[in-house]
Amino acid sequence: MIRFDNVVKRFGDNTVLDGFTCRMAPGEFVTLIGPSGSGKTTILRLVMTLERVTDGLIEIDGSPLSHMHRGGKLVPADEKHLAGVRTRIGMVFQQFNLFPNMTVLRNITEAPVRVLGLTPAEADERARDLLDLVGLADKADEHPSRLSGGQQQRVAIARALAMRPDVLLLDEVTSALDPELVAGVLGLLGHIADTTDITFLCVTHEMGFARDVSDRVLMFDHGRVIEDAPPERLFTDPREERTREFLQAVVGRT
Ligand SMILES: Nc1ncnc2c1ncn2[C@@H]1O[C@H](COP(=O)(O)OP(=O)(O)OP(=O)(O)O)[C@@H](O)[C@H]1O
Repeated sequence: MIRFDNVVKRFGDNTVLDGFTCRMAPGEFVTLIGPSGSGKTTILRLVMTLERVTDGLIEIDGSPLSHMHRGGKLVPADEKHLAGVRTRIGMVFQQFNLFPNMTVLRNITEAPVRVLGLTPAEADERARDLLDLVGLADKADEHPSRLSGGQQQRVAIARALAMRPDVLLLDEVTSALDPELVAGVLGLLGHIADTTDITFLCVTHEMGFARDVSDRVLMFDHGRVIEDAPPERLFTDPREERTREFLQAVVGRT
């Protein structure tokens, strides 16, 4: 369970998030939509602890992300605490960010060995199972540059899953892909979402994907959630004029 409690984020006098409150259950797939600059990526960066909240609290399973308990008080978290928190959160980016000098297999085993302390044999077994899942069992010994964008993104997904995260953040995961590769990556993510207890938090401009895969869609505008609804409702019967305008601009529907 992720809990956002009245989260405020300011950069200087720019209030990017203005009191974001939300609970996301295990296994839930939540997609954030909204105009450019409305604060969606900032939420992912806060969960990833790359940014700190200005005010409010984010918790995963009752443990605060950017703060920790010390001497009966809640104080800002130190690097050690943040490093522990980050092991529970996976992220897949627009740019795949694979290590170019490592094989596909090593890309996937590196963090489980280094961070979780798995033996190389355990990590290899986990990685090979994941390569099966993402349809790249035959690419284990290749280097990323030999793979297509879609294949690289599948490796990035396998690498994130290898850490067995509680939360998986997806930031425009198909933006850098050729159009014919998009459906395969999105289909894979939909399958993983359906078959695991991971909480997905997704920022996308792919409204078709948001509609097919999400349990909930949150519409952001100026740092606030103006609608929070299942996709079948939000995309067909938006309650807010601003949502209607946004969807018309993005997909020409409603
Ligand atoms: N590190 C930063 N320093 C200053 N301002 C920032 C920083 N990061 C984000 N912002 C500002 O926060 C606002 C929200 O940015 P954010 O990236 O969260 O929007 P977004 O909804 O994800 O937009 P997009 O759809 O274009 O990715 C923008 O005005 C942006 O300029």
